[in-house]
Amino acid sequence: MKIDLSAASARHPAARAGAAPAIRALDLQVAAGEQLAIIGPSGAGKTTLLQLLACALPPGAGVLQLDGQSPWQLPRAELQRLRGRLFLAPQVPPLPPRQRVVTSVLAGRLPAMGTWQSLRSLFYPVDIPAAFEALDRFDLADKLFERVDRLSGGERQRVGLARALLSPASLWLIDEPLSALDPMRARQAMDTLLDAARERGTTLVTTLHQVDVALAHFPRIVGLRDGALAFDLPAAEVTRERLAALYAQHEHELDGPPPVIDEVTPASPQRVVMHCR
Ligand SMILES: Nc1ncnc2c1ncn2[C@@H]1O[C@H](COP(=O)(O)OP(=O)(O)OP(=O)(O)O)[C@@H](O)[C@H]1O
Repeated sequence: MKIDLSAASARHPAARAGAAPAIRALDLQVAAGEQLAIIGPSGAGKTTLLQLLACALPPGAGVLQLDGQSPWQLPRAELQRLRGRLFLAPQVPPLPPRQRVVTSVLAGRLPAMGTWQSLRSLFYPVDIPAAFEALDRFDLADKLFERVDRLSGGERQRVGLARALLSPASLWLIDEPLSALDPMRARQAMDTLLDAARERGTTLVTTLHQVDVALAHFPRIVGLRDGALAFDLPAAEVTRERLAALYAQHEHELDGPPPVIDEVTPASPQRVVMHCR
């Protein structure tokens, strides 16, 4: 899917009256099948930008076009159809705790199903081999019939990503997919997402705190600061100086947050590390 954002501004729905928009006069053009990472300090507007692209939030000003259509001018039914072609993976996937992993993963297909088929699939998983294959790509095939609330945070995050592989979407919007993964799993998960998007010709827009992962995996990097575009460059042209300017006064975020330990219930008390951002 092609994205065309011109002079777009957006405000978080819960922002107080008079607060500055989270996205300000942003221009962004993305070709169908392109892969790009959005980086920037905390509060830069990365999540808000994804919500804008996912048609979860209308632009307060400016224009958003997806495949040449202005979503917010479409009749309701057509807007819903368009939303079915978008897959937004939030940082913490909304997985019902008592659900089986297989059902959670197959929920990625819901936009392509009718009402009756969707309801049925909640009780009788319809394509178990497809769920197995998607989970296997994230090294989670052994969790196929596990309950979601028995997974670790990192496993849940990977189940949320496996959903994308089942979705009929032509635009994947993935918010901070690596926050609960250790560095090895993070690299694996990123490779899997990028390969799967490439195989399908799906456009992939990902926000990332791990600048090193973004630079190593993505051909194009968008730097966002205070809701505005700081740069939009090929990864090879993102210099130390540009990163230093992007993260000025937020230097501690440049190394990315330390990984959360990817364990289920620990057998003994673990050291708790708190990060303030
Ligand atoms: N729940 C909220 N209520 C009110 N305003 C919010 C809320 N969430 C975000 N905002 C506003 O939107 C701005 C951008 O937030 P956003 O979550 O898009 O940034 P971000 O770059 O994704 O941050 P992070 O890296 O910390 O997730 C914030 O600085 C804040 O002003």
